[in-house]
Amino acid sequence: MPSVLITGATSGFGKAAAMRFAKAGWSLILTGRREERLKALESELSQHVPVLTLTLDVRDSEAVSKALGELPEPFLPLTCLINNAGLALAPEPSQKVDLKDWHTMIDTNITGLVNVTHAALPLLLAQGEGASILNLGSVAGQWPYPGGHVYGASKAFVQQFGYNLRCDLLGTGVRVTDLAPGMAETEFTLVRTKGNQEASDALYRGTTPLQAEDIAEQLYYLATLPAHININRLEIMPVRQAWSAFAVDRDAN
Ligand SMILES: NC(=O)C1=CN([C@@H]2O[C@H](COP(=O)(O)OP(=O)(O)OC[C@H]3O[C@@H](n4cnc5c(N)ncnc54)[C@H](OP(=O)(O)O)[C@@H]3O)[C@@H](O)[C@H]2O)C=CC1
Ligand SMILES: O=CCS(=O)(=O)O
Repeated sequence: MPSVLITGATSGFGKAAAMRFAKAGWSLILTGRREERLKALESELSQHVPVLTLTLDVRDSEAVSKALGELPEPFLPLTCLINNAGLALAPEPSQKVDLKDWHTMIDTNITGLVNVTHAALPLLLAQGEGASILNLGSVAGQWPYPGGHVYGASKAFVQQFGYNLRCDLLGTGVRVTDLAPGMAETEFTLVRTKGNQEASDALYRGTTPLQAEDIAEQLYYLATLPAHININRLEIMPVRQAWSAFAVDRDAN
């Protein structure tokens, strides 16, 4: 039975991915900081597939390597790692940002992803052919926008780290993909605005954002491609989202 480790399974893409992979009969290793949400998922999905929940902060490298170093036999070898845990903070311009918010994004989106990848690599290498690392990047890693600052830069790291990993993993059979969504309706904006439900609702109102299930479907597709195919980067936007014109600073007249 194939197994998938999903970071950030308590919400959004991670939770939807847990549902999608469970539907296909995969064993699940689900992580996140909110234990009660993990337990709720476990009690629902363990009726169908083996589920292991790990209450983990991806920023804690020791806890990550201990937990992944002690995975029980039925979940090994690991077929797929979904590096999904992440967040954006501080939608305001750089010059107004609290430095702590930048550090939190770096510690989670970069250091956390690296912690989990390092600990999971031996488990994926034990699987070899057909194994995958699916990293949640973002359109923000490729395209700049006001207020994107460290969030976008952290997702550019995710892309380049994935490409470099591919070079090192050549010959092992382990695949690496940067899955880069655009606007998707999850708890992402609620987190970014530190709990401003109105701002979150306003962002998604009157348009048709991606849904978590859309991304879960792509994750499942990537994880089940024939073993000789590696999609390096998959960027997905809602049809109702596109780029904007360059901004120009003009003299007042
Ligand atoms: N929604 C969007 O528009 C887009 C999102 N993304 C990316 O997709 C990923 C998932 O986001 P999305 O589902 O939208 O957002 P959600 O806020 O709905 O989910 C984020 C998940 O990350 C987990 N998480 C956050 N910080 C940590 C941490 N320190 N340790 C462990 N888990 C953590 C949360 O779990 P818990 O709080 O329980 O720890 C939660 O399960 C992120 O990497 C995000 O950057 C990319 C492009 C678009
Ligand atoms: O990664 C999230 C999508 S966006 O807010 O940067 O467009």
